[in-house]
Amino acid sequence: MAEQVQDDTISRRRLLGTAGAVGAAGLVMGGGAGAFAADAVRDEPAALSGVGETERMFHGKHQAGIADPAQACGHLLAFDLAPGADRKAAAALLRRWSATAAELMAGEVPRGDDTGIALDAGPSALTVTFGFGRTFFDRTGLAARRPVALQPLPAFTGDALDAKRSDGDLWVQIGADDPLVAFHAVRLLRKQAGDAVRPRWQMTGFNRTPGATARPRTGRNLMGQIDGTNNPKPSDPDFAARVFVPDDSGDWMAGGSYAVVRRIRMLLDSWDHLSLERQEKVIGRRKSDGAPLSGGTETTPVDLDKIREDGSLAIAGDAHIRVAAPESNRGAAMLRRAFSYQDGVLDDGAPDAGLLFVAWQADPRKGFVPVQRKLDRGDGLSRFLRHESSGLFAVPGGCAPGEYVGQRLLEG
Ligand SMILES: C=CC1=C(C)c2cc3[nH]c(cc4nc(cc5[nH]c(cc1n2)c(C)c5CCC(=O)O)C(CCC(=O)O)=C4C)c(C)c3C=C
Ligand SMILES: [Fe+2]
Repeated sequence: MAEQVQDDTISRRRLLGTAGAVGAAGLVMGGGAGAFAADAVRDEPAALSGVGETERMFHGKHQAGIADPAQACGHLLAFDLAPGADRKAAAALLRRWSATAAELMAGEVPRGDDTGIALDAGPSALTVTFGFGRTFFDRTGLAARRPVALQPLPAFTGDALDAKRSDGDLWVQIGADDPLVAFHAVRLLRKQAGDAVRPRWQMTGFNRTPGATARPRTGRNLMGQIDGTNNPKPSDPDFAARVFVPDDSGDWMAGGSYAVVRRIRMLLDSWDHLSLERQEKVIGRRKSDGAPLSGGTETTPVDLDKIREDGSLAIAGDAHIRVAAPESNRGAAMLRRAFSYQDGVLDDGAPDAGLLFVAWQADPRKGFVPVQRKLDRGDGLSRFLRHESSGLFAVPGGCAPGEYVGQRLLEG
């Protein structure tokens, strides 16, 4: 029985595994959740897939939810500190949130949680990632420790930003391969926030479910394109330098990263009117398999200099992959880890759908900003996009057991 109880928490999967668990579950969880457990314990059929089993580590050098694959469900939440909530209140909140995130990511039921929302699911690759917006530093008296890289993003000509759905003092990214596991994390973190913060905005997105394709492959966005092919890979020698703040930076952001968040609506009706050939020209890759128009397969390096027999560039001058490529931006690069979204239809009947674009980099002034400047001027895809909200967040490094995310800033 003792193995069911760990630090006042219960593994959801172990709870299901043996009838003997019921007693312990009832003891620790109290009446409501105990009843759930009793109902749930029965002969366990063979699992249909291993999706629920995947566990991401909360503790470590970097926060989870950056270098690991984007999950099937994502929630992006921003909060503002409540009037009167100071640095001490923020530290207490980050401590509570970190402890709960660690338990949830391990597939455990935090003490006192009788919601039952994710009771019979495994960790399902849940990640919870915390970040600080510019305004956090003013509200907590920490303006002197605000990183220079956190300066406001410049305005771009294609922006149509909604201030109410942009920025925020605190940002939380939650991802999981199961929607109930993801919602459970949203629910508990919101409850634990108490009156220390006020919700500012929340966006919900999705990606393809793991196992939906016959073999693992790069996902597609709502324009139907294979998206993510030329992302930096954790195995690349320069991956860490591009994505994470270096250890020798010596400040509280060492091991951290900067997240640029853009809600980008796709003008899908206009896009769908383009012929397949035009759509492929706009991106520079084939729609069916993501192969570059310079030849080869999805993973063949792009040849931006390739000239076709008729003398034209194989990858057009305004093709998205040419304009966005590091070669066109003095090496500027970022890790794109996005979720698609769809929120019904707008007043004019157009789909309110697109990409919750999240770009990770060691310094946004050497990643998102120069690339978006270039795209803003000369990208064939931008005619079909509207950037509707924006945020830039300093995402600290990970923490060790017993510590909390942001401790080096809040107690340093
Ligand atoms: C500022 C950066 C970028 C924004 C904003 C952006 C929006 C955006 N992109 C797609 C679709 C695709 N993008 C692809 C590649 C690609 N995109 C960026 C940057 C931004 N995209 C980069 C750096 C790259 C890689 C370029 C390269 O080095 O080859 C692709 C091709 C496949 C891939 O490599 O991922 C697609 C498709 C959409 C739909 C979109 C906004 C909604
Ligand atoms: Fe792109």
